[in-house]
Amino acid sequence: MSFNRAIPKLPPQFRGKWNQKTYHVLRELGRGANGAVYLVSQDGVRRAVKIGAEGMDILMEVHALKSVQQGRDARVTVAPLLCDVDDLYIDGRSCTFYAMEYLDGEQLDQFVQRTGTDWVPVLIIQLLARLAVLHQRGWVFGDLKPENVIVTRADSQVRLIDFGGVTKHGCAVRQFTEEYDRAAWHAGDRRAEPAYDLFSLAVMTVRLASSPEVWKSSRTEPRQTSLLCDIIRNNDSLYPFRVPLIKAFHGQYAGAEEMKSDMLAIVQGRTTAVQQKKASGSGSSGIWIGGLFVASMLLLAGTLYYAWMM
Ligand SMILES: Nc1ncnc2c1ncn2[C@@H]1O[C@H](COP(=O)(O)OP(=O)(O)OP(=O)(O)O)[C@@H](O)[C@H]1O
Repeated sequence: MSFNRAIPKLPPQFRGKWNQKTYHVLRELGRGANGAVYLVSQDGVRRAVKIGAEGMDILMEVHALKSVQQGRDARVTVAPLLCDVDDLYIDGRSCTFYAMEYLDGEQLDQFVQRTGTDWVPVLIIQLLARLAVLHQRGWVFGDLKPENVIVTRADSQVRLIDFGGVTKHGCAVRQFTEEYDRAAWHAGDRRAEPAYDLFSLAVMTVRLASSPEVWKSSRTEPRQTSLLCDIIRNNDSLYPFRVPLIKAFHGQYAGAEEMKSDMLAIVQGRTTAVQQKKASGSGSSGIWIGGLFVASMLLLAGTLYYAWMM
């Protein structure tokens, strides 16, 4: 991580020093502590370019992005596809950047706000499939939060963005956000291991399915997972998933696959129950059934495919 060097500003047009690809900057997409991401056009194709204060941090992200795009489960698109890695000169200084696939979509929390909380379990199961690939490659995501997940507009599939916090198993997590950090919740340390990500994922699930008022009430100090358990107990959409969520809070999952199977079994069980109710003509909560039906269709179309193929 870098604290002193400023993040370079991309010129309106530039060409990579080694690969000679020309980029036209369209606009800045976002800027954080370690880097800035721009929407660019390269040969008429939209891409996202990331540039950081430290070339080494950028190369570490590239390394992790490359590793999740290789291997037998490369069909699970964990992250934006990497398109180019190069250097450019800005004010006489050589800066490293990478270009990736531009993901046209919405941040995870915005998607849930717009479409409703019925989608949360489906999206979480999709995320677990992505985390399983990352973990298999020896990485932990670290800074898992809704802002680092995009739901694509075309097919409503989740992708992880911002690999700045990605850390090798066993090291100290490089980047985290207190709200989702296991240590801040006094539920463990910051050692990079799959259970660290699963903890963040469980907190994120509670956050996504709760109203802003209820979520605020969990912010009392000291942070304790019993506060999250209280929210789950009082929330009809979270309650059916209490067992996997609480197991994740307590670090009882060895890996993302295991948690995914538990979540999937609950979604499938609920879908079957709803169908049986419908068939017997006793179904009453139309909105919930409609939402769950659409969500389960998506699950069948996307996630189950991956679940069976992996
Ligand atoms: N591949 C992409 N496609 C579309 N938008 C993207 C892509 N990558 C990043 N963004 C957008 O750019 C913003 C900044 O990205 P990112 O979080 O990677 O930057 P950052 O500078 O590393 O932030 P931080 O310092 O918080 O880690 C994101 O919030 C997202 O909206």
